[in-house]
Amino acid sequence: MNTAQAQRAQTQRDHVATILRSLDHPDGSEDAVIERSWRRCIDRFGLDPAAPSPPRYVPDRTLREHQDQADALIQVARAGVEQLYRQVTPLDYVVLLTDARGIAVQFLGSRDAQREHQRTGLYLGSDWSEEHAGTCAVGTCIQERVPLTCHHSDHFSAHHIRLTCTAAPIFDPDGQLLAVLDISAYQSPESKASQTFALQVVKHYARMIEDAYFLKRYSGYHLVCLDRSREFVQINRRYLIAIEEDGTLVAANTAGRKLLRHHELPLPGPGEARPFRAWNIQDLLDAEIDDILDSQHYGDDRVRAFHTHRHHELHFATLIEPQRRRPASGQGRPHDASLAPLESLADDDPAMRDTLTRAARLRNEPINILVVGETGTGKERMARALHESSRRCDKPFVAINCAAMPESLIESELFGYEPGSFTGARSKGMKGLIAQADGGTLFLDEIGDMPLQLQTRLLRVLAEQEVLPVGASRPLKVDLRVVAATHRDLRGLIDLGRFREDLFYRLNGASLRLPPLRERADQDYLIRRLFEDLQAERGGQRVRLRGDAMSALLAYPWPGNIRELHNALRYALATCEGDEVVVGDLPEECTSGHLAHPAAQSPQGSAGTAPRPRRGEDPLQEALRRQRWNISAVARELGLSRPTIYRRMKRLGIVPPHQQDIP
Ligand SMILES: Nc1ncnc2c1ncn2[C@@H]1O[C@H](COP(=O)(O)OP(=O)(O)OP(=O)(O)O)[C@@H](O)[C@H]1O
Repeated sequence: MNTAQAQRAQTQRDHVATILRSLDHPDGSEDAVIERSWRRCIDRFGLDPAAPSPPRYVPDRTLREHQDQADALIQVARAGVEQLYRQVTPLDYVVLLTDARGIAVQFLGSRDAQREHQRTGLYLGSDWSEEHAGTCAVGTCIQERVPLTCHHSDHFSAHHIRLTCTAAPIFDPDGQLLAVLDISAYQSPESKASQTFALQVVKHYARMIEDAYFLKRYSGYHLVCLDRSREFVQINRRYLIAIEEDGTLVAANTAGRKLLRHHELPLPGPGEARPFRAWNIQDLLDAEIDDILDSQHYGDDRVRAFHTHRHHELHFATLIEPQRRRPASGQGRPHDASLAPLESLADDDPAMRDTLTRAARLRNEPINILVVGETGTGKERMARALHESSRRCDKPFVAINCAAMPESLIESELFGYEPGSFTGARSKGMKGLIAQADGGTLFLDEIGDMPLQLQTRLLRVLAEQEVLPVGASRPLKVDLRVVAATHRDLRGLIDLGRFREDLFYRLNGASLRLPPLRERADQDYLIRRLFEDLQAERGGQRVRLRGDAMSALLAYPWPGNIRELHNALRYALATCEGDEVVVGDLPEECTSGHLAHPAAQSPQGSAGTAPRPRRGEDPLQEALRRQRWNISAVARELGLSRPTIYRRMKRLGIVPPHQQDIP
């Protein structure tokens, strides 16, 4: 044993002695919460502070069940947990969100220290209940229902004494413990006072998560926000009380429940059936219900002052109105159904809202449109939606990728040719793509890659609205709306002499800009929609996108934009097991940022991560083809069992060629 090990062993022996001494002869020197917990560990849980305390992980399947139960909270907590992690990561803390039983259902920590996290139990799936882990921030917080720091030798187990952990409870609107938020570090100063700030930060985030959960759950009610300060009521929203239109109390957040109790409105305790609804807001505030419901229309600051009945305290109120469902088409304001293809492209994103309003205005104007945006942002999709929502919708939409077409073919493909106009030409001649789009929309993708010579000819088509097929002597009249798209800087290409300025002005009658996916505020809408579309496409068993997968998708910066998202979801659907997509089913790069989403790598067994498919291809199908339908080889390649491969093939409707019916 070297000196460091000997020192550690001595420290552990001292720790055990301290616990036993302070329980035998309490002298008030220990924190009461910690002392109570030590006592529980010995008397109730029969734990030994000197015994090794390896982390206890629940099996993957159990972890999923716990995550499922906490799904609604995990979804709401995501932004808060990630923000907290960003704040504390420079100080080498990890963040855990556990459920009310102490099982870590979400974990954020650096990947570099993954082994250490797993060894210590600061990891997804570990059980931090006091019963198993002894006195610790999470377990003791669950028992005591208060925020606390468990610092170094506060821990019961001698093996945890280098950790500092700070946890705060998150309650549901009925006052039941819902979850515990924890930050933990391996290195910290000796003094417990060093963690005072950590405690404030964790309490703050726990409250934010709790309130976000409350606001979401009661969004269908009038929400009265109260505060003792007029200036802060709008931002602080300290006391939140959900009421019916007639003032009946429906629920309150933790602070709100305290306020109601303080004003002697006895509320149901956790698990008690006594109705909250026996009271109304007028029992708390000395006001008419109409005055309260009118608060947000009152004065410049939309705040109204009220006295409480009981203690005559001055409180300032502001109101959040119930969220109403958007009127379905046909209800509410008259809705133009022809706009549906455009409207389906986005939900509530400010940049997309502007772009779509412009697109709706332009859809029937006789001008050409330039769609700009990074690759994969949906430029072709926008062009199609413009066409489908315009009066040209029952005429052809012809899409040409100017970058993908060999230069030698572009001319004949675009303009068509007369019979026998060149060697190899079809004897009947060919109608070019431009003429095929007559009456409809011609979509020119990657217009920046069009060769200069063809730009000149295209310019003539646009100027004259007529096309001259190769070898023809007379031009054909065409009626076209051109939508062009590019991810390049066309003005830069003009400066370099690679793009004709006059063509640029012809194409750019108006421009529509598509924001990159990483900047969109409606990412969750797009993820859900794409996921639904993919499921509809493949048919078969319905699959659910779980909260942890959604969190990872929302956290990823999407360099490849919507196309990459589409491929990631397709991949996940092809490789997931059972009826849900979890974080481990996503392509590895989507989960390899600063966030550890280790569902696939928890110590109990690895779900493995398969290599990424080629763009747009179904990965399982691709692997099967590559391995010449050798199921064992595919199973090895994807790190899955053979029965799993067979199950997925069945679900995806993949039939090996030798089993297919020959017509
Ligand atoms: N609003 C949307 N809703 C659903 N799927 C979309 C949306 N926008 C794009 N997609 C999907 O994302 C993928 C890429 O879209 P699209 O081809 O329109 O992008 P692009 O900007 O034209 O790409 P590129 O620059 O490579 O030509 C396609 O699979 C498309 O179906």
